[in-house]
Amino acid sequence: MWSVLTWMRDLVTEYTWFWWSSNSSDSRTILLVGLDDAGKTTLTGRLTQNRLIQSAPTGKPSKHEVKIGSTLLAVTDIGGHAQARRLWKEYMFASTRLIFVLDASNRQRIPEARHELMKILDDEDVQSIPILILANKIDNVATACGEQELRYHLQIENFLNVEDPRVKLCMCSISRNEGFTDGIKWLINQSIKANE
Ligand SMILES: Nc1nc2c(ncn2[C@@H]2O[C@H](COP(=O)(O)OP(=O)(O)OP(=O)(O)O)[C@@H](O)[C@H]2O)c(=O)[nH]1
Ligand SMILES: [Mg+2]
Repeated sequence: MWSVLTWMRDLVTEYTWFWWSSNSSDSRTILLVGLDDAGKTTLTGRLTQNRLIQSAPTGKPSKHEVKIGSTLLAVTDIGGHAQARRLWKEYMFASTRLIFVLDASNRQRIPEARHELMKILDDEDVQSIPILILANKIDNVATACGEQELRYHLQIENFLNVEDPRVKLCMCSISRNEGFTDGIKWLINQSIKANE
């Protein structure tokens, strides 16, 4: 009985969110992607509760309503481990904006992060979606890449150095609540070619 009720509740929540995100002209549907351990759920905690949360690696994607100023956002936090990455594309279709979070202090994993980022940037199905890249954990000063170094490693100059870019890079520390606010404002203010 309990599992049936849980199933019904999940179904109603899912349907309501999907209806709301696809019908409201004011909706901004943001999907958080990036490798595991990058800081996506930490960002979700900042946006939803304005505090630092600690959580286990994300299993099931979770959706949250966030209000920034007068703008209502639907933010989806999704897992970054290899299996969960298979879901990204499916969720991208229901999103009008993306935040790609990466750990700028984990140099060994930057090629892996670049590989996933490039798959998204080169994906023809999401060509009109603005993407905010949050290079997180710059508070790990001993190992964190600087902005120029990161731009070089990610090889994203072609996306940044254009008139009216759809990609923006911000160096930040989500745990210290620094460096990402301007990027989020930029993302919210991007007009979308489709859906809006
Ligand atoms: N030093 C530092 N650590 C951070 C920062 N942001 C997040 N972390 C830590 O990084 C770890 C992973 O953060 P999560 O937010 O769970 O990472 P995630 O991207 O959601 O990971 P998955 O759910 O596995 O995909 C946690 O221990 C966080 O406290 C930051 O700005 N600086
Ligand atoms: Mg997570």
